[in-house]
Amino acid sequence: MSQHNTHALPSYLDPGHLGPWGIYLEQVDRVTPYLGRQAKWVETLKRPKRVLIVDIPVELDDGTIAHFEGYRVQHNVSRGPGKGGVRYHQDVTLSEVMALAAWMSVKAAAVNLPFGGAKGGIRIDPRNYSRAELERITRRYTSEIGSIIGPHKDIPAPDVNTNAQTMAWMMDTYSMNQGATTTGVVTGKPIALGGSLGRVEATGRGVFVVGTAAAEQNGIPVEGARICVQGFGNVGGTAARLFYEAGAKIVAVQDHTGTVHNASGLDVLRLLKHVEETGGVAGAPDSEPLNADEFWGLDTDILIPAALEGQIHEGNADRIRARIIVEGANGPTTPEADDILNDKGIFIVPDVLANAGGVTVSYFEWVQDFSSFFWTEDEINARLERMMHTAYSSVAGVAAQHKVSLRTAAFIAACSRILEAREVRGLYP
Ligand SMILES: NC(=O)C1=CN([C@@H]2O[C@H](COP(=O)(O)OP(=O)(O)OC[C@H]3O[C@@H](n4cnc5c(N)ncnc54)[C@H](OP(=O)(O)O)[C@@H]3O)[C@@H](O)[C@H]2O)C=CC1
Ligand SMILES: O=C(O)CCC(=O)C(=O)O
Repeated sequence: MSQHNTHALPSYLDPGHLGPWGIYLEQVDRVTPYLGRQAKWVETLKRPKRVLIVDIPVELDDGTIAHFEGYRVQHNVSRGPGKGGVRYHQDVTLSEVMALAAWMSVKAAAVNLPFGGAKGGIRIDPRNYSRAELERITRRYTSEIGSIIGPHKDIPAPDVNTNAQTMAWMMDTYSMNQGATTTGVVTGKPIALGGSLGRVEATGRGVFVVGTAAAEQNGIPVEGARICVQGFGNVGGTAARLFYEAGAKIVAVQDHTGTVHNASGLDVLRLLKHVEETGGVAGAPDSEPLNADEFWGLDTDILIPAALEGQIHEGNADRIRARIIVEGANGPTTPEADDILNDKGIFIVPDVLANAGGVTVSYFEWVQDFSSFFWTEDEINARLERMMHTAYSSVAGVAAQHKVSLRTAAFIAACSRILEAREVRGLYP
């Protein structure tokens, strides 16, 4: 390693500052020995390209002024513009947004989309604010990050607690500031604004497609398979419904309001309605409540974490009895837990592959916006399925070649693509 790389890291890049960014750095370290001569560029992956922290001052409905902290991080743009969602959550930190941006770089490259990785967030509990307040916060945030986003620079999308309406406000604000309607600046928009059919369900559908492929590879018929799902929002709710419709039994679901269980299988359509009406899974029809920790010890065929990072850790990994884990969430498994699960022989489909369906249909949306020519939902779902199958087979091929887990294989494939692009682009303007 060159002596220049031994300079002290900026504090926010220090692996000693644990948190999601530390987890990502450890994942990169684990894959570096497999990168061959491209390992010389690996430091590129350990530093985000651009980090923007913004203050968002907003007048609340009662006339007081509140300030929120917002972020937009572009981790890597070697293969194309930055791409990644915007999260509204009270626990959002810079470390988290940096890790989420980096996982976007890896994800886009693992599926071979022409994007780099980016992510954004606002440290806010959106449940405490009115729709009008959220609109003002979103518009101010968009203006503040407006100089670094754009259809050829960085394209936001929905993530936790953001949705098509959030994207509509972002698109409108960006367009007003540009003086031209610019639909391609965000994806996950409403259909009336150039959104793509199939985007809302795309991440959950991708989880279902690769989860089904993993089940087949492990000799588990989806029909009758027992499935536990943590997080019952966009990703977890859709994945649960698709597995349910394919004949699987969703035996337990957990969100913030509680954990519900039925060994014969929950009625997922009624559960979705219950969540819509009550705001959470607690008290779902035909279910018994479990305490939150019991969820992790349930005997199940497939476990789908679809909430937040770090949910599977040293403290609960040993109790997990699933045969397959399909990571709908970003970063749900810590590296320590990953080792425990691998030692137990549990087959893991990693986040950067399992939840890539969302960004894949975002790519379709971006392409449709540029050509102003829109595809049918069947075409979109068929293309999504094809791309997810291709990515799954190619990562499984790398795993077999190197005798490594799917996570390591996905990182090998993705980091090699990113660093090859970095190398051939050269360094100087
Ligand atoms: N939306 C997308 O297209 C994509 C999302 N992802 C990832 O998928 C995950 C879920 O995102 P998404 O479904 O969009 O988000 P949503 O906001 O739609 O849903 C999040 C779900 O997780 C639950 N949850 C949050 N924290 C906890 C917790 N500590 N314990 C149990 N449940 C919890 C929420 O429950 P409650 O409402 O009770 O808080 C809610 O059911 C995130 O990691 C996200 O980054 C990845 C790729 C694309
Ligand atoms: O659709 C996108 O562009 C990004 C979705 C996202 O944030 C993710 O995959 O984690």
